[in-house]
Amino acid sequence: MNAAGLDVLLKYFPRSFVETLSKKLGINQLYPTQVEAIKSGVLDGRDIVLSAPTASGKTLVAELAMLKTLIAGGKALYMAPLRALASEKFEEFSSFFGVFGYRTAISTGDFDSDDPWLEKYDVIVTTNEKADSLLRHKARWFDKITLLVVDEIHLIGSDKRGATLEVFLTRTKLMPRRPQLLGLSATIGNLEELAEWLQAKPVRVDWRPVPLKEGVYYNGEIFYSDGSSTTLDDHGTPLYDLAYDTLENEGQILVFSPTRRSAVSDAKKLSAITVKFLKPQEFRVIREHVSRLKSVYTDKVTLELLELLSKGVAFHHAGLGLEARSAVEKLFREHLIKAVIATPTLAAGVNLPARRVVITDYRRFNVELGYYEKIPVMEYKQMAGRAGRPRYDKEGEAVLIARSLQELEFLLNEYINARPEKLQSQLASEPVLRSHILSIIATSENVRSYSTLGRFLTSTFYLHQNKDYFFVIERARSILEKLVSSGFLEVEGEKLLPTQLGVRVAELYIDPETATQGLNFFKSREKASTLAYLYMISATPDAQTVHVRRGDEEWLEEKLKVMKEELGFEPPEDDIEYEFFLQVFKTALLLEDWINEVPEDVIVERYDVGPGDIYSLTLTAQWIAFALSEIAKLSGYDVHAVNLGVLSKRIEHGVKEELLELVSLKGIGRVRARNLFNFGYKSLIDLAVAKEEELSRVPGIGKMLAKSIKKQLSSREEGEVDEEQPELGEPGPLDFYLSS
Ligand SMILES: Nc1ncnc2c1ncn2[C@@H]1O[C@H](COP(=O)(O)OP(=O)(O)OP(=O)(O)O)[C@@H](O)[C@H]1O
Repeated sequence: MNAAGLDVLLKYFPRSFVETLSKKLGINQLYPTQVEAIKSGVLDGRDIVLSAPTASGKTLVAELAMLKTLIAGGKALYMAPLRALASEKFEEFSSFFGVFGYRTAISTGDFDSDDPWLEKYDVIVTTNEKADSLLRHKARWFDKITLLVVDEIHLIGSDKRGATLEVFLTRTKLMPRRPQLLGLSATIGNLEELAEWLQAKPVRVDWRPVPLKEGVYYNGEIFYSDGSSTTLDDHGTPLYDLAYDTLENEGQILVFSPTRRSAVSDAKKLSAITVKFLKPQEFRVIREHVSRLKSVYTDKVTLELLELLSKGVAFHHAGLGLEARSAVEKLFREHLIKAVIATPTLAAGVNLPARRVVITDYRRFNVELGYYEKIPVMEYKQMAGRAGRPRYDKEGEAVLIARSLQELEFLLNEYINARPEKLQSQLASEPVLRSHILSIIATSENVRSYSTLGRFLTSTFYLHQNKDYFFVIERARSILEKLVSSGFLEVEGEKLLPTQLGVRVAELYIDPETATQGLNFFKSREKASTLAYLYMISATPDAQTVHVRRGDEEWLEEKLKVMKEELGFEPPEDDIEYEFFLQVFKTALLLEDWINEVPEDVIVERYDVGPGDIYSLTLTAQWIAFALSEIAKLSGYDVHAVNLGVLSKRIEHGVKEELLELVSLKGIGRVRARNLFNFGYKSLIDLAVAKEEELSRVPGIGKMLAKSIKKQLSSREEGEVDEEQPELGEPGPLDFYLSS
């Protein structure tokens, strides 16, 4: 396959646009991926699922298709699986479409809003969950979408989040005026099957801008898939051999390690090598980043990272805070650090190419199940696909490490020469189906009877793949019964009608079971302690919990003795239930520390988590607290509604109630708010009457922030509303499957 000139675009775009592509955006020819997609009709309005390797130019296909739809007066929605990816694309699209005079927006936050402000934008970037929630909220502008781009469409096979995408796609498939669909994906085994379900054309492209060589390291040699091999110098361990070989040739190495612990220990080991390759000027730039990060983080996880960064290496996992993670990515992209050791979650998220990718273990630890499992071929291919930086490397190389001859054979056959697995629908599990059945009935007027629900289910990928209609209908029937008995639905003959509660649960984007547990809690007590609320929140199926490690049990049981009454929940007799109980209890204690302003580094130490975990835990808990406060309000439990409302805000900001007013200001977090409070500025009024200069003297405030505080207060006084792009937050509920 060859690249082609831009002439083909003249059929679809004005000459001035094509010239702009070349002059302003540096696109002078089309990659084979783009040529194939255009040949297949992506610019003629055809629905397409495009499967092509990483960095093969899929994004430009999407941009051209979006540009085409915008010129015709339409609107495009671009869905990405993660917030980090959505914001990366938002940056990219803002400049691309800005050149042509179109406006791009991003919406990934608040799951309880239809974001009417999006109406004014031409390109809207969201996460899959946010798009689903916008559909549930019946966002008015949704009808105006003429092109839907679904990035990483293979996520439909993900056990935790695939069903949301599947239901979303089924809903759009059934829309009377269905938008054009462009699905983008890495290599998938059953592309044809997926495309057939979507009534789209499958387009498979194998071309890569940088050729990829795959091999297995065994006993000092790399054995490649084409039968060739190469011998490496011996430096003591497989990882050392591979790292030396890469760094000596001025390359960078990206290592995938199965657990956080192993990633940190591999990074420490590699630091002995990377430090030798670090140039003084590189060290100086790294040091600037390190000292900036030191002012943000003081916890032991980040401090360990900062020490390694100064030696030219980093680990990367979901326990790191957002700023620390982006610093690692930036330093690696800019060639300053030589090696990154990541947990496999990185493969699904950030785009961080390197000359050589090493996968140290084909197994991965499943935290929920407590044992190692084989990683899927598809995941291996995604990690391997990160090898080779366009424009920098002539060739990329992915290497698996074998510990025996047998393993060498195994890895060559089962990974390198194997085809990725088929994507499987994840819709049929009960918790998944229960949320989605409620949401479909509650938020779409066309599915309000047994027969229309049956028709909807028939249109899903699950039934397209499995054809066992009766199994799904039976399961749906039992779910419907439960939804009726829990008060979310009513049945009138053939009709299925959502109750007000059912509609609200669907809008709030929580599992109906979470709402039921909340309602049972409200019914059983008139008031509750903060710890009891936190326990109740952490025990819901939507919550994220921390793990109880060896050694935790003892101190947790000690705490329990003292706090039993305050907790108000009895420890269960059953061993497995007891394990879950301790996990929830530990999470509730962490959240309580958080809202009592215990410093982040102490929480990290006490609960053996990273700053990234604290963010994701608190974000989910905050959402559940908010949702349950809404449910309480609707059901007449006013005291609980108020308490949970306040609690939700406290969890969001990690503060005692007395600081809530102060943290409502931009730039004022838990630490600065406490400083202001201690200096006597306890409310917005105190701040309004204070002199800017006085404020600037409060620790952590300074001149800039003092000015900003004053500005915010005066614009509030004038009643200005900030309706433009809300600030980007951390991962939303349901984004957490990625935490490793
Ligand atoms: N026709 C082209 N001419 C020059 N550069 C291009 C062209 N198409 C894409 N690129 C560049 O190639 C790089 C990789 O492209 P892109 O990010 O679109 O790949 P992708 O297939 O979307 O990757 P991923 O699977 O990671 O999402 C980008 O830097 C992009 O700007």
